[in-house]
Order: sequence, then C-alpha cells, then structure tokens
Amino acid sequence: SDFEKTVADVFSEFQPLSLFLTKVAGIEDRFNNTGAVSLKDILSPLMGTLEASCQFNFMFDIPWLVKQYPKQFRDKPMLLVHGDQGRSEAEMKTDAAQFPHISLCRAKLEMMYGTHHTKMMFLLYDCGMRVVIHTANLISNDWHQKTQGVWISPLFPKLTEGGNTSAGASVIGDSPTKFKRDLLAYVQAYQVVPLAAWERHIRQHNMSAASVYIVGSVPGRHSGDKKMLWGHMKVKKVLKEAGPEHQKVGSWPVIGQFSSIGSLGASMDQWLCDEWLGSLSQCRGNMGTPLSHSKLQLVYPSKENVRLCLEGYGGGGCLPYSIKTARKQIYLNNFVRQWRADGRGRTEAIPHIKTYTRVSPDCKEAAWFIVTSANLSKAAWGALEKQKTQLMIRSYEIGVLFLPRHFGELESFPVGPTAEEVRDSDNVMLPIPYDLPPPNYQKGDRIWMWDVPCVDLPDRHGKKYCPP
Ligand SMILES: O=C(O)c1c[nH]c2c(Br)cccc2c1=O
Repeated sequence: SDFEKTVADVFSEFQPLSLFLTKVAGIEDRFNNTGAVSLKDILSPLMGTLEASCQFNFMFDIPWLVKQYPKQFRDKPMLLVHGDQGRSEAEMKTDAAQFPHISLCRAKLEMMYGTHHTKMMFLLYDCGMRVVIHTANLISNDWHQKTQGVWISPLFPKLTEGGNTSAGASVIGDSPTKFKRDLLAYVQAYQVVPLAAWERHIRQHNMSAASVYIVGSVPGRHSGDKKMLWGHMKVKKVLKEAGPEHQKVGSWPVIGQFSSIGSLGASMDQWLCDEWLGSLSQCRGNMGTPLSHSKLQLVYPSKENVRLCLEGYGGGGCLPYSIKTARKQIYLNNFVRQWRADGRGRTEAIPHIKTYTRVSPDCKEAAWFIVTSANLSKAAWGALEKQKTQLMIRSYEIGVLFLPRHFGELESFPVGPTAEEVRDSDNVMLPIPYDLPPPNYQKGDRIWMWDVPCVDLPDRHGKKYCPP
C-alpha cells in the first residue's frame, strides 16, 4: 500500500518520463504518495550515496537547505550558484560562512533586469551522478503548499575508459537528444572557475540514457549558429527537426503555464504570437503556416484562484505580475485560463511550476512537453533583434523538453489526468500537472496582480489582501 512506498518506489513508478510534482502539505495523502517528491526525498540515500552537490537557484535559505540533506551527507561539499549582487550577495556570504562545506559562485548578470532563475541540482554519488531540473526556490515556502515541477535524471554511471575523455568536438557518453553536449554548453557559458570542476564531473559520466532535450537560456546577444542554441529558438530548432508531423499536430493548441509575465509589447503580434508562438508551434514538415492565435492558451492564476488557495492571498506573493505591466498588454486577457488541477489534487496549490505543451483538441494526446524555470517573458525566452539576426536573452533559465519519439518511437504522448493512471499504465503516459482543457476565467474574475489590493472577499483565512 502507499504508506510503505520509499522514494525509490515513487521514482521507479514514474519512469521513463521521470516527471514529478513536489509534495504539498494539507492535501489528501494519495496526491502525495504517487508522482510527487520532497527535497528530502530527492536527497535521500535511497537515490544514491552523495559525495558532493551543486545547487543552481534564485532564492536560497541556506540553514533550511542544509537541513534537507540527510545527516550523513551534511558535510559533503556543496556549491551554490546564484545571481545575487550587492547586499543580498553579502547576506548570502554571511549565511554560508557558518557552513565550511558550502561555497558560493555568482553568475555574471551583465544585462539589465536579468536574473539567475535556473533551478538545477548536480548530485555526485560514489557510483555515478544525477541531474535534477526543477522549478522551486531553495526556501521552505516553495516546497510547502505550491505546485512545483521536478525532472530527475537516470543515475548516470561513471565512464570507464580514461575519465573525462574530452575528445575534441564530439562528446563521449552522450544521448540521441545531445543532453550531455547541451548541458556542458550551458555550464560553460557561465565562464566561472568553480563550475570547471562540475564540468569535469559531467564529462566523466555516461549520459547516454538521457531521453530529454536541454532547453537553456544564458544572458547575451546570440547570433549566427549560436542563435539556435538557447531559449525559444532552441525549441523551434528541435521541434522542426524532430517534433511531431505538421499534418498530425499542426492545428493543435499550444498551452503555456507559468507564474509570472513580463512586458511582452503593446500588441500580441510584436513578440507573443509571431515570435514566441511561432517557435513553440513549430513541427516537422511545417511549411511556415503560423498557428492562429486562437489556439494559444495561457494558464495563469486568476484572483479567485489565489483567494481560494491553501495559502490564501499570500500565495500570490510568488506571482509577481504588476498592474504597471498588465495595463500595457490588455490583449493577454483573451488568452488567460484558470489554474485547475483536480486530477493531481493541486487546484489549491499555487502553481510556481512552469510548463509548456501542445495538446490535441480532445485533450487525450500531447505532441511534446516542457518543464522549465522560464516564465512568459522576453528576458527568459529571448527576443529577436537586428532583423532577427540575434536573440537577446537577459536571464539564466533551464528546462527539459520531452519529445514522443525518444520514448519508444511514439508519435504523441497519451495524457494521464491522474498520477494513478500514469503509474498503472503499461505504456508511456504524460503526467500532466493541471486539468485539461484549462477553464476560462469566470465572469467578474480577473488576472492576479501582486500589487493590487483585494478587499471585496476574504481568503480562506478570513484575510483581505493589502500589498505594501
Ligand atoms: O525564480 C523564481 O522562482 C522567482 C523569481 N522572482 C520572483 C519575484 Br521578483 C517575486 C516573488 C517570487 C519570485 C520567484 O519565485
């Protein structure tokens, strides 16, 4: 029965996609016992005997983070990769100073408004290493009552012959999706000394079992063939080369789901529908016919979704969409859908997860799926400049793209509305985090903005919302 399941059981039940949600306090056990992990689960000795780890993230509570490691691993070297500058970097150094096994590495952020959003773990074991790509900050609140996504890699064994074998251009021990090549390119883009050791660890492991694509973003103005390496242009490239056929999926809707929205331009045709949707609606054999913007659905919590969530209005604190930005892009109201996740028991767990997918009109199949740190913003996905010759990205982001062809020559993923169906299915099934189709906003409801008071109706704790 469920209560005896270990994290090793939970992990093996959800292969080969290995796509999990985080556990949520206060919901029925069945929604946490299958297809869901905590940070302690991920770091458990049952997943491997840790020698060292590297944590990429945006927000860190270092004393809390240390306590998530099992006691026997609490002195193993840990590198924290962050983007903090000035005072917040000083605070981080103070927090880290009390832990001799922790060192810090600041990612360069030379583009205005760029952030180090990437949420990734490198876990080096005595017998191999694992990569975890997820959406949660390393603070207690992000792992308590929110919906977060986690992809956990297979255990990558150490390469036998001669270790790092930097065989010139090609990479030894890579997968059909070039996971290792692209992960190395991402790590190398930081150009910081502390990551050189982790680059070597990656080189020394056989990652041929990785069946997902890396979709990363690194700050900069990327041109030439580097233009297709990052952000939405990487997605476009992969979908064009290896995505499902246009005649099968060409009319399917594209669904974006995220926890924040950037300034996307005065009209939908400037970036959202031409450039960004143009990349995410790519498929093999596509003759360039753009997807009608009536097929774009954007899942982002409404005010009522926040009011009724487990955390009450406070849950909106991680949905930093400002009225200043919202009033410049009212066209978004035509695309937004509610967050509802009854199938996973998480309708009331605010979505900090970010996912992007393309599903059939009957909601039974998915053409592809992405879980990533990237919200709906130009800073994260990139914006083409100079007559589309360069892709300008402000932030570090990372995610993974699942294509059906790498999971048994499938043409599409059957969609699993509940974790039990995915667990019990004999064939590959996509554990979709939210209900399909995403419901429209109700009349009188509005998009959540974190700087707009809510004084008409109280939340479940009887509180109103009066932002500072
Ligand atoms: O990378 C992330 O996950 C996040 C980035 N920026 C945020 C702001 Br600004 C305000 C509140 C929450 C977040 C957040 O969660």
